[in-house]
Amino acid sequence: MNPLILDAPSENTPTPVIVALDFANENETLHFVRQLDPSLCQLKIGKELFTATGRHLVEKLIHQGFKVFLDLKYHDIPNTVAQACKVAADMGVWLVDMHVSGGRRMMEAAAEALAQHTHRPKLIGVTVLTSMSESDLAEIGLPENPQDLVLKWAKLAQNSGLDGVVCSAQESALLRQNLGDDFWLVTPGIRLDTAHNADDQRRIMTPKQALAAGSSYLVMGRPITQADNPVALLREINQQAASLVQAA
Ligand SMILES: O=C(O)c1cc(=O)[nH]c(=O)n1[C@@H]1O[C@H](COP(=O)(O)O)[C@@H](O)[C@H]1O
Repeated sequence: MNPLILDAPSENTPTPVIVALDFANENETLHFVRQLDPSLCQLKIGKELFTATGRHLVEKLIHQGFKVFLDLKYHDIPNTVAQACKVAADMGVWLVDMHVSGGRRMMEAAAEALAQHTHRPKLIGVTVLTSMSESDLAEIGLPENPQDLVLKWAKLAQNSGLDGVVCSAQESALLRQNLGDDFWLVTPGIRLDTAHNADDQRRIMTPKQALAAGSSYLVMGRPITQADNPVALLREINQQAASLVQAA
């Protein structure tokens, strides 16, 4: 069964897409979001938009009924990350992320801080950024194949109490096999045509390939925000996801 269904019991219309709202200000964001509704996708607020607008816009979009992934990729000492996660939980976000390379004690502190929280967001660990290739890893002193490192870090994240990881869809099948059906695999680096327009991404896959490989959610920014018809594209991907679930 597609893990998306297991992961999303409260969604009437399962949709695997998390749209990355990589915009510079609130007006531009709201202009784009006006055409969407929560049955089509989830939303992600990352560093650019959060730096511009702060918690105000996060709360506004949650109030509109959207599930919001607060993507600030925390990476700090355990106490600092745990306290930041609590503030994020108070805002009502659905997903929060942190770098696995912050280590076991950091992830455990975050999981522990939220254990009793009335609104506990899912906690996910960022493994190897989808913009990084094997040579990028070697340059920062990690001479490993991305797949091996992602698997090692994903196991560490699972053992440290996190609910899932951010990885490339190229690693989804391997992680699904090793970490089970309940572990969330949130995969950016999605491109409609993997032969062109990778932009700054390096480990990429199409939506259909990613879903077939076992991704729980697809994080998509530019391919959706710069599409001629974002809503039609979201409907098409949701349809592909539904067909895969039916076929399973
Ligand atoms: O945590 C993330 O969301 C993330 C992790 C990662 O490894 N790669 C990655 O691209 N992202 C985010 O996913 C989005 C991808 O955007 P596009 O490349 O425009 O689809 C951006 O908002 C990135 O910040």
